[in-house]
Amino acid sequence: MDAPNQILTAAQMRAGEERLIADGTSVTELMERAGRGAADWVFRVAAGRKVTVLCGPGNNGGDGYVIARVLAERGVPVEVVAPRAPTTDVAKEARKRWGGEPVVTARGAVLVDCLFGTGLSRPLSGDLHRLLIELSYAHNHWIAVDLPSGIDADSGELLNDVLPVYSLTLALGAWKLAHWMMPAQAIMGDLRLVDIGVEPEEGAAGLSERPTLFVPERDAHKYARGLLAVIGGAMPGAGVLASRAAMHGGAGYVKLYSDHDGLPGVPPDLVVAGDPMPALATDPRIAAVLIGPGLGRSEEARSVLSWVLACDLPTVCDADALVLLEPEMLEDRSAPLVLTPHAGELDAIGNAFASSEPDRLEQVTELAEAIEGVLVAKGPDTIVAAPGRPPVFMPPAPSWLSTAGTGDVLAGLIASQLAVGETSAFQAAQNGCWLHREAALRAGPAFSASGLVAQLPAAYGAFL
Ligand SMILES: NC(=O)C1=CN([C@@H]2O[C@H](COP(=O)(O)OP(=O)(O)OC[C@H]3O[C@@H](n4cnc5c(N)ncnc54)[C@H](OP(=O)(O)O)[C@@H]3O)[C@@H](O)[C@H]2O)[C@@H](O)CC1
Ligand SMILES: Nc1ncnc2c1ncn2[C@@H]1O[C@H](COP(=O)(O)OP(=O)(O)O)[C@@H](O)[C@H]1O
Ligand SMILES: [K+]
Repeated sequence: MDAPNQILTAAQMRAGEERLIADGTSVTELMERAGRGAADWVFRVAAGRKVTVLCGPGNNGGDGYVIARVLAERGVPVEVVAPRAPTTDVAKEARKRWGGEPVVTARGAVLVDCLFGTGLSRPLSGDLHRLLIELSYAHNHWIAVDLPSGIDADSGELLNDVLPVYSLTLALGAWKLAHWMMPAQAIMGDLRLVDIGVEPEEGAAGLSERPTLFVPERDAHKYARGLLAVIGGAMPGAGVLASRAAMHGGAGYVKLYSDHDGLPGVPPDLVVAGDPMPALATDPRIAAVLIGPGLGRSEEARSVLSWVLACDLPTVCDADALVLLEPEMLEDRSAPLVLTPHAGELDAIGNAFASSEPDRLEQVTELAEAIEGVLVAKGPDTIVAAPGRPPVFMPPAPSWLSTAGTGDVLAGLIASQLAVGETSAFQAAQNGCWLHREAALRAGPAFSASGLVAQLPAAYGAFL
């Protein structure tokens, strides 16, 4: 993972900084780089208006004194509120170089939160919490330096119930997990990275990179682009929706297998067939299978799932398939597998595969190893994990996606990308998520799953 895309734990961040220090960069120099980089952003937001910097006792506070000094040098009116004196040598030095006298409280246009960063170890005490909230009411723009104070850098948990919502968060040196994890992600505002020279860290999680998608070859035909088999079930609408999405997700041919009469909403260009068993067992053109949307949870559904997985084709399992999944069903497989659980389905997989890891990122990583496949843990902070490699976070997508059927659309898109066969299953899963997000951005507010599908051709065009 290249440095601007890596996402570090607080411990990995410290290790990265220590390596820079061992290579000859002083802590003072690192703080100067961090503070100057942050001050550049604050300067632009302030546009000459009054800035208040809230400084804590550690090095995050130290960054704050650098910011205050740099802004003052540039003629910006700035005050510092420092409820705790600096405790580290570098922060003391930064305060000395700033040279001003802190005030007890302040009003202004921009509040710069340098109370705590990666070193926060417990909830904000009553007085600090009150001060932070009070200052947030006394300003109109809120910038968090490195992290909003009051959140856990590694889990994204809010350590205090009520925290300000920021307009901008400036990550220093590298992204921390909390920048991309809920619930912290929701209070970050815009996110910008300040480079201080931190190198790539072995094994670090990362941000998914915007992909370039496949364009059919000049001599392509429908089978060469990938034939996707979608297995219908008890609730036929979900399979139709997933198939409609898949038709715009890259595959050349999507076939829905369903024995329902009068399927709802089938477009004329979607091919529907009956029993999938003969085709899956014998048709070499089938490049991938999607099972789960609308499958149902009956004994019959369980045996269809077991049989489909035993065919050992590249397969996406979603929805009911995730609830029915048992470790034995995966035993003899070697073909790529992608599971797309939401939080409840992730719990079900965790139970089935005896994973009790409480940390979501750890659990997702552990389960990807256990299933020997790709896991797309969906939600406002979607994680994609695969065995033997660091997980990636998808960029936040519109919360309008929280509507019924959008999961079927995502499953169809990932399966379609898997059928195209141009990339790994890990990349196909990310491509599907990118398409899904892009379509949601284009669909505007209050869209339905069908509205999302309608945006897919244009969304695909954004990745060519
Ligand atoms: N290292 C580097 O090279 C660089 C680091 N940089 C910057 O440093 C930041 C990390 O600095 P940091 O480790 O000093 O942690 P920070 O978040 O400032 O606070 C820790 C202090 O707070 C205390 N404390 C904790 N919780 C508390 C609470 N609830 N209420 C009250 N006190 C509490 C804790 O002491 P404790 O009481 O736990 O013993 C400790 O004194 C990082 O986010 C980035 O901004 C950049 O300048 C680039 C170079
Ligand atoms: N608040 C949210 N912000 C961003 N994306 C969301 C949010 N809520 C849901 N999503 C996305 O919408 C989709 C919902 O999937 P799922 O829960 O399986 O829905 P369904 O079963 O109704 O099809 C997932 O891709 C998920 O990541
Ligand atoms: K902060």
